[in-house]
Amino acid sequence: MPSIDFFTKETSTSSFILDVLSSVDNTVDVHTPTSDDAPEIAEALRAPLAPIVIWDLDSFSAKNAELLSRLREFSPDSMILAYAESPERYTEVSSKLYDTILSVEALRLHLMSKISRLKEINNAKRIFRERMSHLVGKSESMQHLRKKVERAILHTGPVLIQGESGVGKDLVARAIACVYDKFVTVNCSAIPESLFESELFGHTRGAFTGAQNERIGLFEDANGGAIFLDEIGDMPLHAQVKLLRVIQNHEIRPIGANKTRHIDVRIIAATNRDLREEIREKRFREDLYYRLNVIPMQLSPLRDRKEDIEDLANYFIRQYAPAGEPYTLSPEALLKLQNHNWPGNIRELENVIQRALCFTDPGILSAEDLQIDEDSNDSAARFSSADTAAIKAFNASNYEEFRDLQLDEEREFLKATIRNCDGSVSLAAERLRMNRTALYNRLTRLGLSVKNVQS
Ligand SMILES: Nc1ncnc2c1ncn2[C@@H]1O[C@H](COP(=O)(O)OP(=O)(O)OP(=O)(O)O)[C@@H](O)[C@H]1O
Repeated sequence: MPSIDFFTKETSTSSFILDVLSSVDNTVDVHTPTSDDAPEIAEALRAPLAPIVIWDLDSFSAKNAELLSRLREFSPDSMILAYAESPERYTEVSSKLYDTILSVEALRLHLMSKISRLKEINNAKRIFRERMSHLVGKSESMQHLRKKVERAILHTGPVLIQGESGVGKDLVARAIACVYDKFVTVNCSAIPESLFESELFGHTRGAFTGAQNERIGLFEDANGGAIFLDEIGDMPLHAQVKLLRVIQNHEIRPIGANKTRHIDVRIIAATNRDLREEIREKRFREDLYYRLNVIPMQLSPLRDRKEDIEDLANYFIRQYAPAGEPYTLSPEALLKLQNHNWPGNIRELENVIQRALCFTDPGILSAEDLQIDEDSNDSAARFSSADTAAIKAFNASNYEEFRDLQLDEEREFLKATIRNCDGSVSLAAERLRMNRTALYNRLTRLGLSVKNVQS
């Protein structure tokens, strides 16, 4: 791979490039080092999110030639343009680095063809930054995770997010999917086994008894966007086989259809199960695991990154304290939070803070104001196995009833949220941290008309 993509010596190049790209805020990093100090230049080189990096090579001194030859290494995914107006520098650089020397006109054509794509990326970056601002935590593992998420949005391969319940898998999936307008969530543990195929891939009219109309599956709903397969470890084996085929061939076949349909969907899967264990127990297909695990993300439990607790707690205080009612944590309260093991992870911390704000007057929160279930370590372990067994038994006997109850609850919750936002679906989507289109899709799927919900 060449060190730089384009190189020019036209004197008007720098101002011209800026002119052409002026409509594309923040997509371009223009680097003009103010000194020829190697560490400063190396620092400036780290621009992982800029799709176009423009380098003024006149500012490089001969002693930085080594750094110059490593431009590509610092910005592997960017298009690197460089210019050097001084004849000596031009000769020196062109003999070593360039791949293509372009005239200004050729450069203009090339850049113009990229502009609309850049606008899309720019918009995605804005949403991405907004979503990343909700991903709180300075611990090493969070910093590492943020970098991985940034890298993952530049690619299209499947992502597999693993981690305990409540660690933020859903939040991470949404951040990765910020480049897409569509984000369809599938909770694999909530779909009855017999309905899996038609939910995911759809069916034709009359495909089976009761199929009175054609139904578009969730994969087709997500076409051109991203699909989030949450709790993928709960997907039945026969659906796993179908999913594998979709990933391999990029096509689906609705039940009853005699033709396949091409789909282009970014797959993001998540689970709190240990998939290797599931593979050993023959509940999860190994081939599917490898297909999904192209970009792996492991989220650490909160007990392993206790240094994030203070920031997270303050973040939830800011989020949930009513306007004009300031709260802060006392040192004892913080210590109490740090001494707990958080089996329910960030969701448990979020609940503790919400509860405290609800039952305490504004001011300094003491340790007593924080009601933490100190037995939750044990009870969580007991709960998870007992709960799984109970759900399994329930699934077998009366799943439909259980699912109807769940859907009713969701309908009421969404209606109330939209009403609390004065009927604005956009605002409700923002509060729910959902994409607006996804919220519309969800309302339609639940049989709710937006007008009825708003009134
Ligand atoms: N790093 C974080 N910063 C701020 N909030 C977070 C962070 N991680 C998680 N949360 C919040 O914690 C709650 C639980 O997170 P989320 O639903 O993403 O977890 P999960 O791993 O998908 O859980 P489950 O496996 O139970 O579905 C959410 O309200 C989420 O917004």
